[in-house]
Amino acid sequence: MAGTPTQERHRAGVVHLAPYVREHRGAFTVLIALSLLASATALVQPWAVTQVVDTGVAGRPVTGVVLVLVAVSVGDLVLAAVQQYLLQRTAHGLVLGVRERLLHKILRLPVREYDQRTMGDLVSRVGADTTAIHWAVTAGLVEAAAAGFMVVGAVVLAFLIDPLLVALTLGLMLTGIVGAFLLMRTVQDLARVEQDEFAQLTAATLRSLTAIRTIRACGATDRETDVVTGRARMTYAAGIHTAKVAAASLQPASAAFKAANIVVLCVGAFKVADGQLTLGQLVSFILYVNLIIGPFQVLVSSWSRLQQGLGAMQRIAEVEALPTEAQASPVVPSPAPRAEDEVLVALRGVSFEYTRGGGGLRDVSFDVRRGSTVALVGPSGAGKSTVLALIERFYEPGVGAIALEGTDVRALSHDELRSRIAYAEQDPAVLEGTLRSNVALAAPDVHDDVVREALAGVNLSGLEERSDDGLDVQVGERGTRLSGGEKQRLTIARALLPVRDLLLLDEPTAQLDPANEDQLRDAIRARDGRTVVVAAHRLSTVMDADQIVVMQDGAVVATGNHDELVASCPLYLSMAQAQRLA
Ligand SMILES: Nc1ncnc2c1ncn2[C@@H]1O[C@H](COP(=O)(O)OP(=O)(O)OP(=O)(O)O)[C@@H](O)[C@H]1O
Repeated sequence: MAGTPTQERHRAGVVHLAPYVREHRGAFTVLIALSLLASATALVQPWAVTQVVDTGVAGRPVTGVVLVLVAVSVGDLVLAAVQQYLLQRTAHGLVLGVRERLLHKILRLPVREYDQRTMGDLVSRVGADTTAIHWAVTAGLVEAAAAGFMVVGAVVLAFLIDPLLVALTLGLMLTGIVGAFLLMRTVQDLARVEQDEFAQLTAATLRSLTAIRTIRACGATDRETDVVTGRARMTYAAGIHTAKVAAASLQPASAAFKAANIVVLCVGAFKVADGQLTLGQLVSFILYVNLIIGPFQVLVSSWSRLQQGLGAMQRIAEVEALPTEAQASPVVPSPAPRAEDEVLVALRGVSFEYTRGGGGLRDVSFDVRRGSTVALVGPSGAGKSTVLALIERFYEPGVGAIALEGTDVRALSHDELRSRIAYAEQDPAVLEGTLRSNVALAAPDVHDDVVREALAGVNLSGLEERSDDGLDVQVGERGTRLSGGEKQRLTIARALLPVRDLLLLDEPTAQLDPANEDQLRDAIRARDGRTVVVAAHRLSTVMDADQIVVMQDGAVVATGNHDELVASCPLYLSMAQAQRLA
């Protein structure tokens, strides 16, 4: 039978959490056993107190019983410490498993998926949601089990002392418990809203921080602060709302427990006066009632922790359920490659749409001959970067095909394809870390001399010499310690370092000064068997390319060399004239 959306979500959460719990079933079994033992030692204590009181009242020596009581209490403390450590270790281990799987997936999603999500949303799943799972496992599962044992044990032992008094107490408590659980359902829904608000707050903070200089320069700091603090206030409001309902939901149980305590005291006192109970029995009965109340409060908060954890697990499971890039676009069998050896890359009738009715490509066809330099030119938004993205298989064409050496690229795995291509994207991507790790990203084991050679090739040797750290110099988050042109040259050095058949360069010289542009023109030309496809606005960079593909609105409008295009393609001629090259 289908439940409410919340029930469905929690059921999904249980289904996804179960395998992780099973992975640690040994530790959980030990923890449950320790909980049983801890409950037993706690439950023995009221019994021992009865003995002390009744023996003392009767005027007999109490030393033996007191010693037992002390031993049991010390054992209880040691057990609690061992249990806490094991519990935390197991919970951290379980969360590590969840994080590893999640991160493995998050870094392997199809590129399209990142276009549709905010980074903050993904980050909050790794951070806040996995933390909620930690709480669900510690407070929600194990502490709840321990509390459950304690409640059951205390009820049974109190029953042995006075069944009627227990029935009375439990009757009162159950009324409060039912009330509390009914209100807790609302708390669960509100907790999910709170988690979503928190994710939005993370996303808003990341959004502002990643563009902090622009925000300052635009005088938008106050407005951005308002947006982010607005999100913080919404998270606060959601938290307060949850807190109100949660606080109210605990009160029926609390009132019922207080009433139960008073009833036990009054009725118990009468029974002692009447001789139906000894004073020791009344004392231990009261202790048992408190061993029901304390753990029961733990059970109520465990329940809400568990629900929050299940909600978080479900958010994590949503990402885990997404296919990886390899699953979303698997390798498909392809006929034997054509024997056109001289063509390295061939695009045949390629059409592609980012989103329905959005930008993309329309029926694009051209060949890239082995060892040649092919330039993609055209106005902004013409589709140049999209062509490179499709060759890299960041996206799949809707219609048509792209072939590498006559083999449809879909017949190669992403790894296989990319191991043959070097790619420098349009926005120079510099990763936080050292100069060496950035340049050698595609070939981490190369000798430092190779890294130095690559840096020299793009006129960046100065960076290494600038500090005592040499190649270990830190470049800052997203390369903030480098200039725009340095970042760009660094990404070119990274693309030139590994030996690859095909080099894809997106606007490689957009941020370079003329001297550097001149120097790099030679470095990024096809040579030594390397083939280059380069997207560029600046025609000076690509004028001497073997073939120039002119694009507009996602389609190829002309192909040829510079002189042919100046003579035959009005769009190219106007671009060349605008740049004083014709
Ligand atoms: N990730 C994306 N999601 C949706 N639309 C996109 C995406 N990337 C690009 N587009 C759209 O696709 C079209 C082609 O973009 P592309 O980046 O290929 O152009 P370009 O020729 O490289 O432009 P530029 O010279 O400005 O870099 C544009 O209309 C752009 O708005």
